[in-house]
Amino acid sequence: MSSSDSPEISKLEIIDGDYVLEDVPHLSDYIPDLPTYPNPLQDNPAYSVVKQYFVHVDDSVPQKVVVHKDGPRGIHFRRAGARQKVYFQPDDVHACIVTCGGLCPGLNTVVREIVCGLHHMYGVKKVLGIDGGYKGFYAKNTVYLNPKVVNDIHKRGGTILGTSRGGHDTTKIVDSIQDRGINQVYIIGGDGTQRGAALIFEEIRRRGLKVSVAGIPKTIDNDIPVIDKSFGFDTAVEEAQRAINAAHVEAESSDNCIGLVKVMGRYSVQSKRNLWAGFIAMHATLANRDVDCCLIPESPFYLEGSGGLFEYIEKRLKENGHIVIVIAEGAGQELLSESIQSMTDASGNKLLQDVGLWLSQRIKEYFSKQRKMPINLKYIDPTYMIRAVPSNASDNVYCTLLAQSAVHGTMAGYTGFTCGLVHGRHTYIPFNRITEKQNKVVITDRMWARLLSSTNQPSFLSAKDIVEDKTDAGQ
Ligand SMILES: Nc1ncnc2c1ncn2[C@@H]1O[C@H](COP(=O)(O)OP(=O)(O)O)[C@@H](O)[C@H]1O
Ligand SMILES: O=P(O)(O)OC[C@H]1O[C@](O)(COP(=O)(O)O)[C@@H](O)[C@@H]1O
Ligand SMILES: [Mg+2]
Repeated sequence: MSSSDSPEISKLEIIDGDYVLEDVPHLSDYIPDLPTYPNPLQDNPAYSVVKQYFVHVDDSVPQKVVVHKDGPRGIHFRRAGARQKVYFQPDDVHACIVTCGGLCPGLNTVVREIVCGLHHMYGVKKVLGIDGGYKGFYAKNTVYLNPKVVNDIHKRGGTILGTSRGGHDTTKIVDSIQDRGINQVYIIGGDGTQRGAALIFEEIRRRGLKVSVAGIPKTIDNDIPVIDKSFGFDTAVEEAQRAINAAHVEAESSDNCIGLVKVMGRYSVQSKRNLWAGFIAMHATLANRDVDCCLIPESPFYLEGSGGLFEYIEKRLKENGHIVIVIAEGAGQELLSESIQSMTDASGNKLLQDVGLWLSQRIKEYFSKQRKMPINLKYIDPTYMIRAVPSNASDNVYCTLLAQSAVHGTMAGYTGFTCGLVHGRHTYIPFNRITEKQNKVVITDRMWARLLSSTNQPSFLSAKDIVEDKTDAGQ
């Protein structure tokens, strides 16, 4: 067990001396003699024809699929899905859903599918929407949700429930859950939100309440570890193409033109070391092929001198007449002035300076003053446009399966878990696994090498950086 946040949340169980099941908590762990009921899905015409619809209680999914010969089989997570026995009767369920943190394509789809999953699969009628994030539990209104209310919300960006940063007060939130008689809590949000969810679960367990807490991980930055990728990420990468294409059209159409696009991707201030997430920039670049240079927080770069960015820009302008650069918002922050770096948002996330504007200015100054070379620079900042769109088809399917996993998990009495896709299989993962680390691009991995070979950009790395990053990746 490696979490410092909530060390008691996950249970490690050695199976046959062979692999380790990192299990999630269950209501029956702290409430004895809970009654169980047959899963109502067995009488549902849509599911009763499906052989083996119910997941065997012992099924698990390995965290690593590539293993060395004779190496350990490592950690497994509990497989998500409907169980034969449930711990709630439909009429007794009073569920609530909250969305927290920044926007991400697919939030509405997850909300819709939790409501419809509870209603259509389990016959649950009472589902409450919490308005405006965590603080909505104690400071805002609530709204009852049913399949009619949520019918077409997946076609809209944002979240119909509203969202916020800050405002997590565990006692007030759990008081509100208890006072309202809520017994299933669905919490959709990123790393900060899942930390908050872990605290809510701990307090619920301390009070001995029969309340299941399920997290659905949301992060447009794809910075949540363990899971294959987060919902909305595909949509964000796709939407970024429109900005990159526009930058390319502009760059191609004028002499010595630089198209610069900034996309989201920042680091977490919560982690002990500052880790970074340049996934959108990396995938958008790999998908596009018109990008000549991709700058991400994980790979430090420098501007002047041999092997620097300015030299590369000049080379591309001379060879090609134009260059397209994609930069993640968290990149190069160490090069910017320190003035704003100590400021944080309401959730404690570090506020970043606009690296796109800064880089634009530095490039213009360099070419006009030092090189006396006329250039054109078109800067496009599509960040909020990428975040505010509705999810695409594949994200909609992903959101649906995540929501259904969460519903099956809570009905089966699991609690204190996050749903996540691990090697294409849906799983239940203990909160601390999701919050203890941040996912980042590992620049000594094959994916970054693929990017470098597709853009032909300099790596900006010294031998020392490579050794340091290898150490990082192994931890
Ligand atoms: N360490 C923490 N403990 C408890 N709540 C937290 C923690 N970090 C963030 N939160 C709460 O989670 C919510 C969302 O966090 P934020 O960092 O803004 O977004 P995200 O969940 O997308 O990372 C906020 O209401 C914030 O107060
Ligand atoms: O301006 P806001 O709303 O604070 O959002 C900006 C941040 O939100 C994000 O899109 C997502 O962050 P979270 O996943 O922590 O909510 C970051 O990429 C970005 O830095
Ligand atoms: Mg976050």
